[in-house]
Amino acid sequence: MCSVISRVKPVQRALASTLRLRTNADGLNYAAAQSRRFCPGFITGAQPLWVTSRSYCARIATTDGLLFRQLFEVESSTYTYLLADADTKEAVIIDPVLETIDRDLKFVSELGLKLTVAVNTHCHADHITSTGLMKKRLAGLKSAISKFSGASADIHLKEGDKIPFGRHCLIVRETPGHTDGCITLVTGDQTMAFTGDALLIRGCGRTDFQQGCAKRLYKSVHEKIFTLPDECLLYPAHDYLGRMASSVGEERKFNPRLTKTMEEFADIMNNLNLPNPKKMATAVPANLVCGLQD
Ligand SMILES: N[C@@H](CCC(=O)N[C@@H](CSS)C(=O)NCC(=O)O)C(=O)O
Repeated sequence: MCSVISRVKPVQRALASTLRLRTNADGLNYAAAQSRRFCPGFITGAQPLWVTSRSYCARIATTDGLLFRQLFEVESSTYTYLLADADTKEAVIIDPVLETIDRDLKFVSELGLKLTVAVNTHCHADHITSTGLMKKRLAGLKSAISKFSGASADIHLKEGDKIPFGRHCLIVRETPGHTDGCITLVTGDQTMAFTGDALLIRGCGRTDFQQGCAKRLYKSVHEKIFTLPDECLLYPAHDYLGRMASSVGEERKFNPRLTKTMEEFADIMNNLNLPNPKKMATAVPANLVCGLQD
């Protein structure tokens, strides 16, 4: 389905024949999954969340051959995303957080995944990435970040690059404005996009530090995200109100900042007056070298 970028090594495909999953329900009983959709996303307690009508979560469960997990880190309200080819088990993790490295690696191990790439959507200011430490704990794992981030990594990404995992891939769209090196990762079929801090649900990343520029962000969102199909589901790096996903059509219509003119948007962004993230002084230097190393 997607071509392979030369900088990522081909992954062992021998697992494919022995480790096949029922793709429609990620291992759940198929009939049950059809009648009562299981939401594999953010779970606040021990009980899984069941949804009765077709929703964002239901859409996830019906994506052909794609295993998807939306994970949450409570202190920084960060979403980490795990995507894998249900047949080959090749997997990619987006924006993993240091505090939740054990949880994330347990998922990888329990689901029998072969994690090949850990990608950060940008150099985060509010938490330390677990990418560096994850590389030490998983042989063959490669880190990836935008070439414009200023951060070290095995793979430096640019517009149009593809991160393959089995029959699936993520395609890089550069969406600077919150930082210089912000990227949005879009699935090959354009049904899902991981927007980092460029576009949040009914909001967007702040533009008052780390090379932030409101007009640049406005242009990025309008040209690189709002040009995706209306049905494309959007998954941000954060949400502070418990929301999990949105869609392009929804944000084009209801985002209170991005529906304004560029001048109005810049005025809003330049007057947010938010306090700096609590961990900023330690997070940024650490993330420039792929997070903590030991
Ligand atoms: N309170 C948090 C930081 C909250 C914050 O500033 N979030 C950023 C994304 S992480 S750099 C942001 O862009 N927010 C935009 C908004 O409108 O809220 C902490 O102390 O860590």
